[in-house]
Amino acid sequence: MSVIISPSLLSADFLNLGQDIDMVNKSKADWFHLDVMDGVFVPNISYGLPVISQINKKATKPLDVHLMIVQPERYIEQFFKAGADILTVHLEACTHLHRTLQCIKSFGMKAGVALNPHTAIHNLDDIITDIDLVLIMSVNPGFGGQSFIETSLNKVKKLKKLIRESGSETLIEVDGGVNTETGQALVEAGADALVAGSFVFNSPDPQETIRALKELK
Ligand SMILES: O=C(CO)[C@@H](O)[C@H](O)COP(=O)(O)O
Ligand SMILES: [Co+2]
Repeated sequence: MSVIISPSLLSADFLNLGQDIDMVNKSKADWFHLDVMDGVFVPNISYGLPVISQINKKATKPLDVHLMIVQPERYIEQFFKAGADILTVHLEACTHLHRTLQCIKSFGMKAGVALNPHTAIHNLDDIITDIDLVLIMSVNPGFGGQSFIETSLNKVKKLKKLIRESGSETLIEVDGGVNTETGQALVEAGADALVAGSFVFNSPDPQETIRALKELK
């Protein structure tokens, strides 16, 4: 199976968001990655439910929603109604992660768990079979355009081993500092999906950049 590409609209042109959504629709990208930040879990505020509802009217591909908010269980139903297909919460933001994942799945969404760079893979040992997708953060969450943290490659390898041994079909997605070089190393380490923001939207030909990422093997 080819690598899944999920362009992050955090680096899109918000004055021309419709055009950037059309570009992703026409491109070889698989999902739309939507970063929701609350200014508490991370030191930045992005966009929220009304913007995602509007994106959902135009996007022709699944919405991969990355919640960087405290107590995300408060908003699961609202993100479902806004159009989320995959809803990812941070392990560090959840007191009752198992209950939160069951709630996400009860709405028919795929349930994702994101790990900050300092959070070890072994925290997932007892819950991996309940997770549809693990999002490895390869930068500290909060901003686009940061440099890739190299130790993330080893985390992907450890996670791949855990998934294999558990017999689950959990996908591994990696987010932060992804370009064709880091993307190549991530695919070799076992990543199934790559998020890319600034590398796509700051490039002279975003559709071509998405195509180049999609061809990584
Ligand atoms: O979740 C986040 C940032 O917290 C990301 O999804 C960024 O939007 C990725 O941006 P690049 O590192 O690819 O520029
Ligand atoms: Co993200």
